[in-house]
Amino acid sequence: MSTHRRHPDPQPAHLQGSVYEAGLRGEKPSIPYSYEAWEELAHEKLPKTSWGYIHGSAGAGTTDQANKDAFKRWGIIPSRLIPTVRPDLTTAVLGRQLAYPIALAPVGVHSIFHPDKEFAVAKAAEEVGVPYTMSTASSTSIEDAAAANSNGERWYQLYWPQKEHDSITKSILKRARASGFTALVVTLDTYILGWRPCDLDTGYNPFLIADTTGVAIGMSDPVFREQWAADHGGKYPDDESQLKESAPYWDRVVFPGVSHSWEDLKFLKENWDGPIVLKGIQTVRDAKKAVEAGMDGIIISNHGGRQVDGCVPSLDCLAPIVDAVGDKLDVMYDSGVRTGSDVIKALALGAKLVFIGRPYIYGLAIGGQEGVKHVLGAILADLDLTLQLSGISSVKSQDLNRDCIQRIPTA
Ligand SMILES: Cc1cc2nc3c(=O)[nH]c(=O)nc-3n(C[C@H](O)[C@H](O)[C@H](O)COP(=O)(O)O)c2cc1C
Repeated sequence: MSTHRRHPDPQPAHLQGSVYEAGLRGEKPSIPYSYEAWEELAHEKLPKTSWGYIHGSAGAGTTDQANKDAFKRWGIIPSRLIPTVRPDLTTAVLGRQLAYPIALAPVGVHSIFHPDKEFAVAKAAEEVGVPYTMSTASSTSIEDAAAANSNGERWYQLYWPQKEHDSITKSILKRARASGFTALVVTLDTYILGWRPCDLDTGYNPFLIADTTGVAIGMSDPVFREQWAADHGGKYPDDESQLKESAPYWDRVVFPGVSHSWEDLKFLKENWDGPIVLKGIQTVRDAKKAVEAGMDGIIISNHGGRQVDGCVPSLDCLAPIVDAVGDKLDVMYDSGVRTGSDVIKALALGAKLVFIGRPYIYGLAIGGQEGVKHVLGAILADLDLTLQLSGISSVKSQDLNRDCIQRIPTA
């Protein structure tokens, strides 16, 4: 099992003490500590289009709401007189030894949230010591984001072009591997964008913008550039203004409008020599198919409610899937995670790793790299303290499991 060099704090709850000490000196934190305040501040800072893009969801937003409500239906059961010195937050996932049981979910188009874009996020992830998952829809090339992430643990998220573009997919995978991305995360729920009234109302699709906002990986890909040039009279444009043609072209490559099939996973296995994770799994049936296809992990996710409105909350899908396949591959979780106690509940239901989505992007919008670090630090401190106060001595399943939570009856 390999370990990346980084300097994570084994006891992130220290943060609390340092904030109160600073308070005694009359220093108040420059960024607040609650999710609600991050959301509000990001709303104030961002233009209407960027705010709509991150905050918005599919349809009436019922899936997004259901994701968050699902966490409220579980309560942590604290145990007493357990002299836990400090909880052990380390975990092992996909053959990697990790300092914490959280990772950054892949989120595209960082440049619409902060000018430091993926650089800020990749650096913050490395400094805090959590895996950075880079989106195919990034505003930065694979190589540049990898350089910013330096010695960090990094995974690459694929929006998967259709077969006619296999040569482009191969090129992207080769670049990601060469740039030190260890795991491949394949998103299955977004071969076309969902119906998002918040973006429709502003007529805003960041992928169609004539710059590199959501298409930097395509624009920097040699095979894509060759193909584009072949289709458009022999030369890839040096002039950025022509990106108004190549950006939508790339958009159609990565959001082809139709899904791949289970058989197609063979192609990815042949072209990626590390662990492969399927993101967007919601059913036991699909989880079993992932095992049959030889996958190394799955992420139970409904894309934060951004794709299908009226969808089942992801948290409700987690335990049955863990029971069916948890001993055969690594089951991970995202959608609706906002606090340390949300992380605990998802881990208790059997997730091995929990992805943070919107909260860190709010941090990015508020304060760039420092904002992302702040949000991650807060979630980790909350996680650490809440575990300790609940008498749970580690995030490993022998200590943190379904005995630690109970269903709260709904009125
Ligand atoms: C603004 C935004 C952009 C996203 N972009 C991607 C992406 O490029 N690839 C991907 O697999 N998921 C993407 N997601 C989904 C996240 O990876 C994750 O599933 C989701 O944020 C979890 O929901 P939550 O943020 O409400 O917790 C995006 C989510 C948001 C909010």
